[in-house]
Amino acid sequence: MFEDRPDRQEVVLVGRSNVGKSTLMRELTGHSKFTTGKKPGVTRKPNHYDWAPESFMFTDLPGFGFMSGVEESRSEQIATDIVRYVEANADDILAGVLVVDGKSVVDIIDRHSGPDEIPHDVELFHFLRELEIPTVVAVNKMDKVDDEDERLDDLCDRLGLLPPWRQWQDTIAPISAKRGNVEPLLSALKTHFHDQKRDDLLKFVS
Ligand SMILES: Nc1nc2c(ncn2[C@@H]2O[C@H](COP(=O)(O)OP(=O)(O)OP(=O)(O)O)[C@@H](O)[C@H]2O)c(=O)[nH]1
Ligand SMILES: [Mg+2]
Repeated sequence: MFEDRPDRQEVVLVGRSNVGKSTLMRELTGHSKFTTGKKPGVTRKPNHYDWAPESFMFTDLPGFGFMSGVEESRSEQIATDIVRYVEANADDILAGVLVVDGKSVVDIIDRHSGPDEIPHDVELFHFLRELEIPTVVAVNKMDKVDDEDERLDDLCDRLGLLPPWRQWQDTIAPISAKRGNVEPLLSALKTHFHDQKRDDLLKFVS
């Protein structure tokens, strides 16, 4: 699944199916070639969008979790593949963007939390941080959320970040990719590029 990866530094988008990764990819690259859709499981292979001279790319990885027409074992396999991809390329990953659906993420996390179960979103968040990959949670579809502060504080709590969310602006970025409102994410990525002395890449997140 991951054999065609160009040798570049990258920002990767990871997250459940249907949270809006490909829509966000369009917004970040300014290109509409990324297929999006109402049903989960649209993206089945990594999409790399690269700028060869700068040796930089954005990568949209397939979503994990429920997908229409896909068996659960296959979906679990995708989650495993994503973990492998991130592990294998950690040195080249400038930032990891965990995309979640602001309207449903806390409920999904709570539904999958138990003595023997860690929800994929929480697991991936900690996994990226353990690999010391600067991580931003892009809380998408905020256009559908009324109680923004409450939702984002709850999400922080579930991720082990002490609320209020506003003290985590380099980590928690409420956005609406479909509406073209992604400024909090760009601003967080700018901070992470700058911290890694990669001001040369700021133009990709401006
Ligand atoms: N309301 C709202 N809908 C959105 C937003 N961003 C994306 N969507 C919709 O969510 C659906 C899924 O979007 P995709 O970008 O295909 O999601 P994905 O994460 O790439 O999904 P997979 O490829 O299946 O993993 C589409 O119907 C989008 O139009 C948003 O900010 N607000
Ligand atoms: Mg997609």
